[in-house]
This record gives sequence, C-alpha cells and structure tokens, in this order.
Amino acid sequence: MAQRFSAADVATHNKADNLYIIVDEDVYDLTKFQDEHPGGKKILQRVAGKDASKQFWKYHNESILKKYQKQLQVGSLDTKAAPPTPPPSPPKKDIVKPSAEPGAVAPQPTSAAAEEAEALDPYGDLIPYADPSWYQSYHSPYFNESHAALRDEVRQWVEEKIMPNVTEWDEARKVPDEIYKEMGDRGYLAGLLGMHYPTHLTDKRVASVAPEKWDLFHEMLVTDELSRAGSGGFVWSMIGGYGIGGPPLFKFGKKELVQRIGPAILSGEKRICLAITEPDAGSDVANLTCEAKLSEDGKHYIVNGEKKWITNGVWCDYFTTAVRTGGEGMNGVSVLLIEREAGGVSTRKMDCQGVWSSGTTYITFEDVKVPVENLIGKENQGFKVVMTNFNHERIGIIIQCLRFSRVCYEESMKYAHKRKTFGKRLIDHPVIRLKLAHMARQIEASYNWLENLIYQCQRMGEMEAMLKLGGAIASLKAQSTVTFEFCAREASQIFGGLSYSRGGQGAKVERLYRDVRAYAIPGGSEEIMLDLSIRQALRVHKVLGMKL
Ligand code: HEM
Repeated sequence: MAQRFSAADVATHNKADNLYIIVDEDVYDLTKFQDEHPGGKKILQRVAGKDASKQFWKYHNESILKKYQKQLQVGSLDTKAAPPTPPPSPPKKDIVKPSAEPGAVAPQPTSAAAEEAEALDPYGDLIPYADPSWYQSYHSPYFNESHAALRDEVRQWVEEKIMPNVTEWDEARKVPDEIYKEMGDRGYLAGLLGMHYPTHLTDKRVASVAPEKWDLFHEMLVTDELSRAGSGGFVWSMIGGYGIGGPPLFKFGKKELVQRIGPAILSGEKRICLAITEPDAGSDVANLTCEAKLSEDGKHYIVNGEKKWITNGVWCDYFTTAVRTGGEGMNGVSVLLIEREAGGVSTRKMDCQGVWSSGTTYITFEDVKVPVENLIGKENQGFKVVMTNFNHERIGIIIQCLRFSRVCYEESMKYAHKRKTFGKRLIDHPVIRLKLAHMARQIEASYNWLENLIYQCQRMGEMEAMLKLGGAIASLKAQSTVTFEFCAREASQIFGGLSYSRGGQGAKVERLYRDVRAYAIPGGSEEIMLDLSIRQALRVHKVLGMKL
C-alpha cells in the first residue's frame, strides 16, 4: 500500500462521513464499511481519526484483517518501516520434472542420516504445543527439509485462501469447487492415497517435494496443515470422500478402469467417495444389504439399495461402493466402482450436527447397471478391501482430530493472553492454566504415538500393517477423538459466550465443538475401536509368541 499518512493527516478523517482509523500503523477507510460493521457504527465513530489498534485486537483475530485489508486499507503511517524487500528465492533443490514411471514403489523409509540431522529451523508462532515439537526447534528422526518446505507451502495457501473464508463456506454448507480443483492442481490429491506418488497417472506435481521423495509424513503434513483452518467440514470437503474412496480404486482397481477414470480424479476434475454405511449397517460392514446381482449375460451387476452418511456424495461422479454379491456375512461382500452417469443413482444432502460443508449424503441406487470391469478386488472378497482401507481412513481422522485439538488449545492460549477478568488476564488464573496443561499433555502424548505409527506404516507392507497396526491405530483413533472432545469443551469454557455464538473470535472453537461427533462416531466408534484394539493386539502377539 503506497500512500503514506502522518498521524495528524489521519486525525482529520474523524467524522462519520469521513472515517479513517489506524490499526498497527496501517490506515483504514471505514466510511462506507461502518454501516455493515457487525459491531455497529457508533463504536467506530468513537475512534474515528485515531489509533484503534488496542480496541481492534480486543474484539477480532487476525483473519478479519486478512479478509478486509484489500478492501479497506488506504495506506500506512509514515512512521512505519517499509516492508523488507524479499531476498532472492534460493534455488529449489527438490523439484524434479515428471518422470512417468509406472508400477508400485514402496514409500521411502526415513534415512538413517535424517535421524542424526540437526533440528530444523523454528517455524510458526512458537506458542508451546500449538504446533508439533519439530516445528519449534526440537529434534525429530522423522522430518527433513522436504517436509519443512511442504509445511510452508500448504500453510501459506491455507492462511491466504482458506482461513479468511472458511466460516462463510461452513455457513453456506459448500466449499467453492475451484478450491477442490486447486487441491488437484497443486498435486495434493495425488499425494493422499497412502501409496507412492502416482506419476504414471497424472502430470500434477507438488511444488516443494519431488514425487520420488514423497512419503507418508508428507501425506500427513498436507492433512495436518489443512486442518489448521479449524473446520471438519472444510477438510472433509477436500479429502473426506477422496481420501477413503480413492485408495481402493487406485490400489485394487483393474488397470483399464484406473487408467480410464484415474487421471481426472487426481486432477480434481471428477470426484469420488466411499459408500459403505447403510441406514441399518454402520460399523457392522459384514451385514450390509445393498445388493448387486449379476445380469444373465454376465456383463453387468445390477445394483439396488441405500447408503447413508456418505461424505461428499452429492458432488461425486464415482462411488466406491460395498455391495452384497453373495450370501450372508463378510464372505458375500464385494466392492464396485459405480459411475453416476450410468443412471439410477440419486443423492440427497442430509442435515447434520457438524461438518456442514462436507456434503453428508443419502444415496439410493435403483437398478444401476455396473460393468463387471468395475469390480474392485475380487468378487465376494470385498471385505478385505474395506478392512485394508480402514487404517488409512483412521490415520486421517487421527491427524485431523489432533490438529483440531491444537487449534482449540492455540485459540485458547491466544485469547487467554488478551482477555481480562477480575483484574487479571485469563492466563494469570491458575484454573485456566490447568485447563491448558490438560489439553497440551493429551495432544502431545497422542501426537507422538501418531508419528510412531506413521513410521511403522511406512516400514511395513500393506498387509503386515493391517494386521500388526490395526489394533494400535484403532486405539489411537479413540484416544484422539476423546482428546478432541476434551479440548473443544475446555476451549469453549475459556472462550465463554464467544464460543456459544457463531462467527467472530470464537468461530473456530464453536465450529469444532459441533464437529466433534463427526469424528467420534464414523470410521469405527470409540467403543468398537477400543474393544478391537485389545482383541487385535492379543491376536497379533499370540502369533509373535506372547507368554501369559
Ligand atoms: C478494519 C477495521 C474493522 C473491521 C474490518 C471490522 C470487522 C468486524 C467483523 C467482521 C466483525 C464480526 C465478528 C468477527 O467476525 O470477528 C466485527 C465485530 C466487532 N467489531 Fe469490528 N471491525 C473493525 C474495527 C473495529 C474497531 C476499531 C472496533 C472498536 C473500536 C470494533 C469493534 C467490534 C465489536 C465490539 C464487534 C462485536 C464483537 C462481538 O460480537 O463479540 N471493530 N468487526
């Protein structure tokens, strides 16, 4: 913003019909805006022509300035230092041109050298526990410069494009289509499949990480940084359907099918979701009833049935669908890729407590003709496909829950430093510090287990991970949803009324509080997860030679 003002200049704009204010040495013209100011115009008129920084920060957080700056800022004070000229950007070491190498490549193990590396430079606001410790100059065996570069790339995008708008999108119950498309263009969708980066199916690339360096920690970082927007609806709108509907297709779909529909899915032009849950069969996958009967000529399955609570369903072109092709129980279940354009697919948006912009959907399939080539995996062996998918889905839920917990904690910590009650800042009350301490200890303990499990996933094959890690991942899923619920509640107590009304300073906390159940129930409810965690661990350790 080129124009420079002296404080005396600004002081002359001190009337209702000529109203300037100063915030942090920047000058804003609020003459027109005052009528639409949600806090009222009188309050602005009282600070007309003055430095209103203190009042501004009392009632708003950073996203307001980001959102309105372009529209309202007319210049800066002449006392403000000119913005530093950015240093010439260093050559990007990691960018590698597309190499079209088909076939499966195991994710790269973290090198031993990385384990001995120095801690990375501090990053972010450095509020203790508001980011993982490796952001804050602590050592880590898992992360290197390529992770740091990706973290910065995604964070910049989220802060500039997502955060200022996420409340509006949530209220409108829809994230604009171009944002999803951008997820494809930036190469993030292709990197979120829990497998090697599929260079043979897309020319999209992640700017800061070469595809052959892509590993599960990069994948984790994309989800983690997206979750800083503090909206389950936003994150699910981007990766909720894709992250669970895509992997079965790309891992177990027939080559021709993957090559026909895969590229447009990876680029974000077409959308895919996972349709398993039914009005009558939730976590109990073995009992689903949506049926697929083979046609007489053996060329098609004819699908009839209903699916419920399907994330992104209303916007999807493809449905990775669990159907009954055989007898009762898990040995009669198959997975089919259903295409909307086949006809007979109806989708209706459901009204839910949380994750408003995620498009929770009720689906009916009526005599849908699905070519047998769209079978994913083998007939009647779909249960295995569904089960293998669960680890990836649950890890996604864990990453989101733990970042949302951090968001609740971070928002609370910031607010506790500005809000005063009974003559003291909230942070100076021991009872508030106790709340923050209980939030932080649960977040950190859970997150450290998450890093360890991701490392294990990276070192093991898909089948070994499913058997050996299924119990621990289920347990951590329950641990992270309990942590999220706790942090949302405590943050809400700290924010008081501001987290009871929607929007404003408490917006993230109010929204996340509403989103809690969307994490505690699907993907395996807490009760089922905890029971499974012990059953599965005992089963595995019996094989390992457990002595009781
Ligand atoms: C650049 C100037 C400003 C902009 C763009 C702005 C924008 C907004 C917005 C969007 C809200 C709705 C709540 C939210 O989303 O956070 C709001 C609320 C409010 N604003 Fe401002 N505002 C500005 C300056 C000020 C100043 C200087 C004051 C005080 C002197 C003020 C006092 C308030 C109050 C009291 C509320 C209501 C807070 C609540 O509901 O708890 N605003 N403002």
